Amino acid sequence: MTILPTIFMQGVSKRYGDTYVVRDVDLSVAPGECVAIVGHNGAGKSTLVKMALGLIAPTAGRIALLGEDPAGREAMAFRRRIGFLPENVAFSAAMTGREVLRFYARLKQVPLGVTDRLLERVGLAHAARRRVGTYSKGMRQRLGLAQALLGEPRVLFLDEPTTGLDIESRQMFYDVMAELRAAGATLLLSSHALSDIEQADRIAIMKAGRMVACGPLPELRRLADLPLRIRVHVVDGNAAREFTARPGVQWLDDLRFELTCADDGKIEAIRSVSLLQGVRDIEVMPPTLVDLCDELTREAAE
Ligand SMILES: Nc1ncnc2c1ncn2[C@@H]1O[C@H](COP(=O)(O)OP(=O)(O)OP(=O)(O)O)[C@@H](O)[C@H]1O
Repeated sequence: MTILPTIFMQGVSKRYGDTYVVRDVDLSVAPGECVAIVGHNGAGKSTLVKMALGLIAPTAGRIALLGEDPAGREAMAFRRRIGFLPENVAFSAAMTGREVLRFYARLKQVPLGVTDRLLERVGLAHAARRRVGTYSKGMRQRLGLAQALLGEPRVLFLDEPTTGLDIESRQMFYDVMAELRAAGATLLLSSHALSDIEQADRIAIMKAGRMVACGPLPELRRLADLPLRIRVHVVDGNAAREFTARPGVQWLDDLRFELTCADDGKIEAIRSVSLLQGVRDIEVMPPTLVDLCDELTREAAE
């Protein structure tokens, strides 16, 4: 049996005037899958998400969401199966959290009875009767998530979901995301945060409107084949002078130096520095997400 993708995009482009902001993107996301879209500011991430939601129409290409044209469907039953958490979620400051959620539940034609359970799920039950104007950034974001969860959506779009959140709030987001996926919901998130991206099955890297790579993080790391850095802390800089005179080794300050090596040379490099006198600590630092994006976009441009 073929499983229909929840999100299907083929040759999707968006042009404003003469400028393409999304160009020829193909993307297919299966039920229960989570894909993170990453890329620099202005890469076209939000535009892609808005087209998938049917909020703006593509200039070219084909989009199907839950098997239907998202722009062509006005039916509430279709909209109820979609959840969206925008980047800068804004609610009326004068309303309580409970009132806000009930307001959105009415708009989405979802039974009001579910709202208290959702407030509990996002850890806001204690503040349900407080005005949103008194909420912290994290609390407003939690309320945004509760709003996106109304109607038990089959597909969720999360734009920068955890920006500005503390560790506990982030973890709550990740727990909810894991539950949704276990229940077969599809997640598409746009993010700059590594911890968000690590939740995803695949990462789609965008650059100037094009999707330059898409795959699981370990696969992208292999593809980019970037060196990793080994940072060595010593108690006495002089003891390591001879070793650090070799090419590719760089002192950061009097008591720390760094060397780079290929992933398969890691063990050997660690072994050689651990034999030096006065080594206090060794840190192995894989390429950052920014390094990875830069390298893959550079390779795609060549
Ligand atoms: N209505 C519009 N008219 C003209 N240009 C637009 C319009 N909407 C977006 N753009 C341009 O399209 C490009 C992509 O914007 P988009 O918001 O999709 O980027 P993004 O990757 O989501 O960026 P960020 O990380 O900053 O949110 C930008 O250069 C933006 O200025």
